[in-house]
Amino acid sequence: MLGNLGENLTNTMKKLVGMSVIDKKTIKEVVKDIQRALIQSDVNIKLVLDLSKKIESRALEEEPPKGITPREHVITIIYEEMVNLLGSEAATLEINERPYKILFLGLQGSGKTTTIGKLCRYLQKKGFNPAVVCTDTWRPAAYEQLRQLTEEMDVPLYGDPNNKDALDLAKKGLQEFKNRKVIIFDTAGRHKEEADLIAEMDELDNIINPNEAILVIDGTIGQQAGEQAKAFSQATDIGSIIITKLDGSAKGGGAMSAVAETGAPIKFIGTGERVDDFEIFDPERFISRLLGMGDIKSLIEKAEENIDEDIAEKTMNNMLTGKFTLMDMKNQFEMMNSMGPMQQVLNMIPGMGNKISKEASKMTEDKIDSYKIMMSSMTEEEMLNPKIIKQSRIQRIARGSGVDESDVKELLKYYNNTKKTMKGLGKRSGRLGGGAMNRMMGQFMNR
Ligand SMILES: Nc1nc2c(ncn2[C@@H]2O[C@H](COP(=O)(O)OP(=O)(O)OP(=O)(O)O)[C@@H](O)[C@H]2O)c(=O)[nH]1
Repeated sequence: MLGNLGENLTNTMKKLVGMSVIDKKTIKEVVKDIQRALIQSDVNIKLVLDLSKKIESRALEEEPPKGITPREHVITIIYEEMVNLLGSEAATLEINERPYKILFLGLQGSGKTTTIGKLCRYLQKKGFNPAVVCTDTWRPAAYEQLRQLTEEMDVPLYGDPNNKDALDLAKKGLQEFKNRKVIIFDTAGRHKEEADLIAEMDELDNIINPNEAILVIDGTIGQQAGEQAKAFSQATDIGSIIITKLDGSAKGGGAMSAVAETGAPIKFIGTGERVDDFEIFDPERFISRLLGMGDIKSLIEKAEENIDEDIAEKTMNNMLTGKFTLMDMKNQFEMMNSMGPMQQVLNMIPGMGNKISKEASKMTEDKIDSYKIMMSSMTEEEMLNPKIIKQSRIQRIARGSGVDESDVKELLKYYNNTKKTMKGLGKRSGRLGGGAMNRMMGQFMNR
């Protein structure tokens, strides 16, 4: 897809993931790589410079939200800005009238006929049975090409290779298929004069009164696609675009960004010669794929998940100053749920030593769940002041949560060990100085 643009961008992202530090120098390096890849793909230089400036300034100035690491943050920024380059929102084809009339336009060789076949297949899968009308009287083989294509797919076709009057064909086709849900009109891509072609399109437009006009643009023409899209979108406000031949063409990135810049909605893309090589165009999904980051959306969701910052910070402070309660531990477990296994999180903290690691290694997700159940059988007073939990309370908690007393004792032991280690860590970190402490906390919280 898009020649080696995808490969270059994916490699850049891999490089970013592998970098040991994320600082000004590394961010600049990544931005340079992205620039190079986009320029090679014929993306307009001004767009590339704007994009790099935005990525760079956001990456250097914005604080990563809680819950994501600085590295993930840079990845998210690159993703968001790249999506913006392509127009962010996915534009969809909405069949909201019957018959829904679609006028297909495009220069000769743009892939118009092939794309009509692809759209028919797409609509069939959606349960709309489209019909096609051939008004291309200019290219003798056009009707025959459509006939073969539609026959294979069981799509009704109206056309007459002996009739040279496009307007008459459109009228008759309209009559023939007036009860259909969707009618697609294929038009000529060439004429003696460009002016003649435009005049014919105008007249066809009057007769058909389409619900939507779709311009098919060959993606291999790169940035030039912008001019076509601009002229088209100025002529009609019901226009949308399909960009074809994005498989293998290095210039496709240029075509897509140039079209997006005009504001004309790109609804589908063609990615090969076969009838199924056709996709709804969704900038978010497209960019995720281009960057080789399948789960970028979940990464962003993770950043948006509202890990309550106040609770997180209070818990951390309590941990480090020895005020750590069972309530804090419960909060910590809740937070860790969204951060991955406990040991992994604890291993991130420098100087944790073997003691806690040994404890932590015994902590499985199941164990955390059972601890949470036991803690839910405790009173608030017990949670905030665990010292008061003596034998009779242990019995009650065990009964209430359906576990053995030894399990409750194990939980308390775990709590006491964690508290002790955390307190020691807090003292040591005092000597490390504020900066190191903050970094460590950042690492811990943002893991
Ligand atoms: N690789 C690739 N080839 C495509 C794609 N779409 C169309 N083509 C090829 O492009 C060529 C032109 O496609 P047509 O559908 O005949 O083009 P057209 O715009 O209808 O041409 P006219 O009928 O002459 O106006 C054919 O060889 C198609 O197979 C695509 O997405 N990828």
